[in-house]
Amino acid sequence: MNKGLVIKNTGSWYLVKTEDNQLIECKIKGNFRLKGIRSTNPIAVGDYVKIAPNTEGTAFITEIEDRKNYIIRRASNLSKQSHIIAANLDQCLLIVTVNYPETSTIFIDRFLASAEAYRVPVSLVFNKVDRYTEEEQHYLEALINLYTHIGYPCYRVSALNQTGIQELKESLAGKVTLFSGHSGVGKSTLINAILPDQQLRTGEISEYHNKGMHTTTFSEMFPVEGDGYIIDTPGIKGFGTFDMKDEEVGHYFKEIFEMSAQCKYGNCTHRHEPGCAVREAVEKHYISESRYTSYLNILEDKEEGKYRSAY
Ligand SMILES: Nc1nc2c(ncn2[C@@H]2O[C@H](COP(=O)(O)OP(=O)(O)OP(=O)(O)O)[C@@H](O)[C@H]2O)c(=O)[nH]1
Ligand SMILES: [Zn+2]
Repeated sequence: MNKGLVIKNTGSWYLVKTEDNQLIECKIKGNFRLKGIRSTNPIAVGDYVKIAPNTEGTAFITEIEDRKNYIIRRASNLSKQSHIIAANLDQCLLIVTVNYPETSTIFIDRFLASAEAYRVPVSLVFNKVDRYTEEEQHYLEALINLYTHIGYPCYRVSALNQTGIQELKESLAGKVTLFSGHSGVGKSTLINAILPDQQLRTGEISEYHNKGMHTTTFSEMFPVEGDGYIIDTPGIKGFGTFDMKDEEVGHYFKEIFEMSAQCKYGNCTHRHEPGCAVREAVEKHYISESRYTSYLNILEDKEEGKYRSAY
């Protein structure tokens, strides 16, 4: 019996890196269905497993360790089946561009809120700093100022010119990090700048698109310097689904949550209630207007039933 980490999931087999650094192709033996979740894959990248090697140099996965967290994507809006994209994440890097393409603050805030709900720390990586106009740079600095104050570490990088990469690399050591962000923000370019030369990616992964319930999602972890791993999965808008009461949404906006202690009503949703400390803080510019707008946006979508199906 051997222990290891699942670093690749092709749909039909798994690649497991054992404690003594061997890479072994594995299949599943036994039933690993998670209680309450019908997933298309019982085991995901990032899972710690026990394996029983056989004589052909392959092995069976016989046990899976409890996960500290995992991210899932529903196979389709009609299907109840989910796909587990990755397990045991230590952190997430959200790659953001203020332009080319523009990442909206609503998108950033929704992502941050869902990561809070799943207790996955997020850092924001502002890419393409080489090509911003003066006006765009001012906006960039305002965003960095805002999110740093709320408590999210921010990095300025240019994947193209390879500036700011070293600092980013250091933040990956010893951790499993998920890379996420809109299409075109430069995830592939950035990952290629981070990975050691000999393992440049083939493009096999970025060509994948999730077309619906019959498409299998392939995930892979790439080892980085200092015993860390990075995971690139296309099209993640956030973690899981928001299945929560209106008054809970504010818990996932750090500064709104902090201020809400001073609201008159304990179940204040910070919209029309009298004595709302959050609305007052927005008016006085202690809480950013854009963050409050994102907060309202989630509440509105929740009411229309849109938010759940966003994932
Ligand atoms: N000016 C500039 N261009 C960049 C930078 N990083 C990436 N790009 C360009 O942006 C475009 C998109 O980059 P990708 O790395 O393919 O973006 P991606 O996020 O992986 O996109 P998907 O694969 O669609 O998810 C390419 O033309 C890159 O050359 C940067 O730091 N500065
Ligand atoms: Zn309130």
